[in-house]
Order: sequence, then C-alpha cells, then structure tokens
Amino acid sequence: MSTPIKDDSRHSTSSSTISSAPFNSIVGEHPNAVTNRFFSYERIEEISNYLRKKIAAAPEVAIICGSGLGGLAELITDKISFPYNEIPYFPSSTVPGHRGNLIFGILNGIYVVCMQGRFHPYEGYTTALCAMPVRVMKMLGAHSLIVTCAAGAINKDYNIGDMMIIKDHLNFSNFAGPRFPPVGHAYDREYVTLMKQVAIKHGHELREGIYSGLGGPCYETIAEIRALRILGGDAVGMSVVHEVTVGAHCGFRILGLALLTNKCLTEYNAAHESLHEEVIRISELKANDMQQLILNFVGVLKENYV
Ligand SMILES: O=P(O)(O)O[C@@H]1C[C@H](O)[C@@H](CO)O1
Ligand SMILES: Nc1nc2[nH]cnc2c(=O)[nH]1
Repeated sequence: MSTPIKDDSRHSTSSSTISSAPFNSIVGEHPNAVTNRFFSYERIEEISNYLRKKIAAAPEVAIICGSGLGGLAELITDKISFPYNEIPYFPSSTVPGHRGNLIFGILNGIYVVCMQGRFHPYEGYTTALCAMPVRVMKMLGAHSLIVTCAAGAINKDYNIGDMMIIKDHLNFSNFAGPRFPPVGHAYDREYVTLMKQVAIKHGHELREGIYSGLGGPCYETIAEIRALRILGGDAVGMSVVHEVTVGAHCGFRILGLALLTNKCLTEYNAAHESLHEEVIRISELKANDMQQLILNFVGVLKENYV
C-alpha cells in the first residue's frame, strides 16, 4: 500500500505518493514500505506535535549546521534544546563535530529552529531518514531553510577557509522517496543575491559554486576529483543534497553555504590526504565568519520577508 504525503509544497499536491511496486509477501515487507514509515505524513505530524507542545513559537527559519559549525547555536537566545535521542523517531548523531541537538530560539530577531548536527547516509541511515527532520521543521512552520556544510575544494581557485554559496548541486547519492520532484530551482536565486549583498556589506569574501554530493564515508580518489572537476563541481561533500531535495519537495526557500575545509587531491605525487580532524579544525577556525554571515542573512530576511 502506498503512503500519501500530504504537504503544502509548491511542487507537489496531496496526490503525491510513493509508488506501490508489487512485491512478494513471502519475502517480507517491501523496502518502500519500510522507507515510507520514515516520512509518512502521520509520523512527521506525530514528531511535530511532540515538539510543538514544548516550544514558544512557530519557527520561521530552519538551519542545519555542518561539521564543526554547530557553534551557531550559541548565538540563539531564549533557547529550548532537544537532544536528538529524546525526540521520537529521531536517529542519533554519530559523527564528531555534530553535537546532536535540535534547538529552538531567537536568532537576530527571528524565531528559528537549528539542527546542531545532521544525519549522513554513511552513518547507516537511509537518505529518507537523514532528511526526515527537514519535513518536521517545515511542518512546524519554517519557510526558509539554510543548509551549511564542510566541503573539499575542487575548483583550483578556491582555497582552504573559503566560504561558498551553493548555487546548484550534482547528486551522486541514491534516494528513495516521492518520485520526480523538480529541483532545477532548489537553491533560491533571490537568497543567493541577498547573501552576496550581506557578504559585501559585512566585508566577507564569498565564492559561489556547485556542490557535488557523494555518499562517503571515504574521501575521494584522485580520479574521482578529476572527473568531478570536468563535470563542473567546485566542491565536494557527503551531505546537503538529500536535505535540499526534500526541502525543495516540501516548498522551502533554500540557501546553501559550504565552508571549504581542504583542497582535494588531484595529483598522484601530492602527499597530503584529507582527514576529518583537519575538516573540524578548519570549520572551527572559520566558524565565526560563517555564523556572522548567517546571523546577518537572517536579519535581512526579517527586514525583507517576514
Ligand atoms: O555534515 P557535513 O557535510 O558538514 O560533513 C562533512 C562531510 C562528512 O560528513 C565529513 C567529512 O569530513 O564532513
Ligand atoms: N566528500 C568529501 N567531503 C568532505 N567534507 C569536507 N571535506 C571533504 C572532502 O574532501 N570530500
């Protein structure tokens, strides 16, 4: 039996369903049925209701913090914090640099919900489950989604510590879920322009580019980086695309921001290999700049859109 997804998406209608491919009941439950439970309307509603009863207001902006970037939550006031393992049906954070809290409160005058750490498919969770909190944050009322991440620099001109607006992505991860949602305009062009203005006003240099989303957890081979470069990738990571795909499906206006924490290897005689410890170190070093950008962007959203 397929599971209807009721959502107020600009792209989909209440008739959006997951196809019910035939399956043999002797073999057991169809994988789609298992996946469906992670994001059925009723489950998202149950989680949202659990949280709604405990928070002060409906959040307007949802933020997902990438590796080492969760310090943003320190800027939130009037905080209510939920460790992921206390929220029904939430998975646990298992990656260093992802603290695993869902935080509600005020950021620069706007009520926000902030994921202090995200879920990655390489942690053993399905992409649908990793992206499930995006649906919860939408159901709680958020209209805009800001996604941050650490990523490796592929573009020769981009350097360690650069911040990059994600203007589009290459999706190399697999996905199960509602079929054929359009994602051609997933990254909001107006938000890209706004963020560039914010960066100029506050003296931050900002790159712009295409994020390649791979499954991980290994970093890339030299052949892979060379191929991604030919395909137009400017940066590479192991997240973002599942959240943005689901975010676009449920009608979020989305801004993506990557911190380039390492230069990807493209030569066989290069000695240095990427390490997660290095990724975290650079993230933490540049976290303040990322936080200021987001803080000021949220302030502009308040003036212009809320
Ligand atoms: O959650 P993000 O995308 O910021 O984390 C990146 C990708 C991997 O999880 C990890 C690799 O160092 O950092
Ligand atoms: N896949 C991938 N993810 C990253 N996250 C931070 N740096 C990298 C990288 O070089 N490759």
